[in-house]
Amino acid sequence: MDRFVVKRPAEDPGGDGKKPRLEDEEEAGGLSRPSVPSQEIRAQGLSLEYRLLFSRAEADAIYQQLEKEVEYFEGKGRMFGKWHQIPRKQVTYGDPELTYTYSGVTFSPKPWIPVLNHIRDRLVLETGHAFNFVVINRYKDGEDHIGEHRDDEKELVPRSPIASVTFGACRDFVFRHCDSRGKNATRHIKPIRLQLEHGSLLMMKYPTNVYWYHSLPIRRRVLAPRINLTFRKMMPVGNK
Ligand SMILES: O=C(O)CCC(=O)C(=O)O
Ligand SMILES: [Fe+2]
Repeated sequence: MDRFVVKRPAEDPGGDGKKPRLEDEEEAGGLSRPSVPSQEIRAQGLSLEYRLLFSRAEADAIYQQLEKEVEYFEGKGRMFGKWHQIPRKQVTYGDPELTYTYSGVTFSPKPWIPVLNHIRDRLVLETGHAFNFVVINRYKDGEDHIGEHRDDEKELVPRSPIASVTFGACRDFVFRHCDSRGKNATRHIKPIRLQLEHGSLLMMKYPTNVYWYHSLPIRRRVLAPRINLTFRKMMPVGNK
């Protein structure tokens, strides 16, 4: 089984070979992230790009801010009955004109807040892609998880990439080809396992979501929380 373990590389912001101290990063306003090389991951119908997007100090600060400011769907009432049962907390933020259908329920995202705009701005800068919607999942520990699925909602802009940004606990993330799932598998294609680190970005590019399912499996040894944000490009209502 392939396993991609990506280690945080040594930082070298000035290119002088000296490792920065945390205080130096803070003095620079926490924006001293050097350009970190990205790792391309390719397989049949799969195209991913993994890299560290934020320095440790920046990622720590963003994690704290997310914990303070993000309000997850509560699961109260009939409308969010579905959300209540999922093994994690979840919420969506995005541009006001957008709607999103999940388990047959259509709803509007919450309006953008500064910490999310901060991440979104960095994504534009680093990837050139402007995202108008984000799904946030909070996994309180290794018991919380997300089952195998594809992000194939009809509202997504066709062929647009999804940017997955992670903070907190490092967890395994698994991709499985649609022809190699379960008892009815028609082909043997190895699953692809990644470890998504604190402050990392995983770009899931077309046509990954056509052919590959992804999941965040249970990992009972993980005790710390993890927050993942999948930034997406959605089509405005009426433009479908
Ligand atoms: O938590 C993750 O890394 C992935 C979340 C996800 O796949 C989703 O929200 O569709
Ligand atoms: Fe997903």
